[in-house]
Amino acid sequence: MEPRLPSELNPALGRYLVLLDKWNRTHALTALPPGARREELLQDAAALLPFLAPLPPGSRVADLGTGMGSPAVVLALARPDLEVFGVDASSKKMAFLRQVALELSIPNLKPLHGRMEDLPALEADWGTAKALGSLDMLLGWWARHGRPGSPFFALKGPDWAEERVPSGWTATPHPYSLPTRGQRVVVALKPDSPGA
Ligand SMILES: C[S@@+](CC[C@H](N)C(=O)[O-])C[C@H]1O[C@@H](n2cnc3c(N)ncnc32)[C@H](O)[C@@H]1O
Repeated sequence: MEPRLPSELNPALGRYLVLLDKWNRTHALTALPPGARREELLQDAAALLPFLAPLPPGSRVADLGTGMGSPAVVLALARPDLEVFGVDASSKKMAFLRQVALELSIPNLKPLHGRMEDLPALEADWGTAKALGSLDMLLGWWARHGRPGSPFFALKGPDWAEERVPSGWTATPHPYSLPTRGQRVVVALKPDSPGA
């Protein structure tokens, strides 16, 4: 199954890609060729949308190591009732993401510049990360920034199965594919005890 971006997001996502192209010429944000950006940065993020469905309005989402806002931008546009933090240590990527939130009028997208290990706890209800690190690293950061008992959703390639799942967590893989960029998986991570 390929993830599908809701069609009503197309105008905003088109403007996102134009802005990324413009910034990339002077700030070298990404080496991804322009033709691959929609699929890799935006369509891929849509694989997470079904997992956001149970979250009540007002919940706080954290995208750790968001880079240019993947997956945070798609999550914030699809669920304007949620507060979506995109966290990254790169000041130029966070400057770009602030401009995205401003120019595309996405008030619930909150770019946050800093290192995960230094920032105050976000107390988020739901977490995600793409292309950031091992499950061990991700859940280490999540112990700081997630509320006790909150789930984490890692966007990974098929080789995730070679990783060790940290004790106290159950990992459930949800495989999907992208049109040209191959097999991917959402690894849904839930703590074994709700207060963990
Ligand atoms: C490979 S990029 C992935 C970006 C985005 N998630 C994507 O898939 O396009 C990893 C990002 O994590 C950020 N990062 C790495 N370690 C970090 C840390 N300790 N705290 C905050 N950001 C970090 C980097 O600055 C970089 O933008």
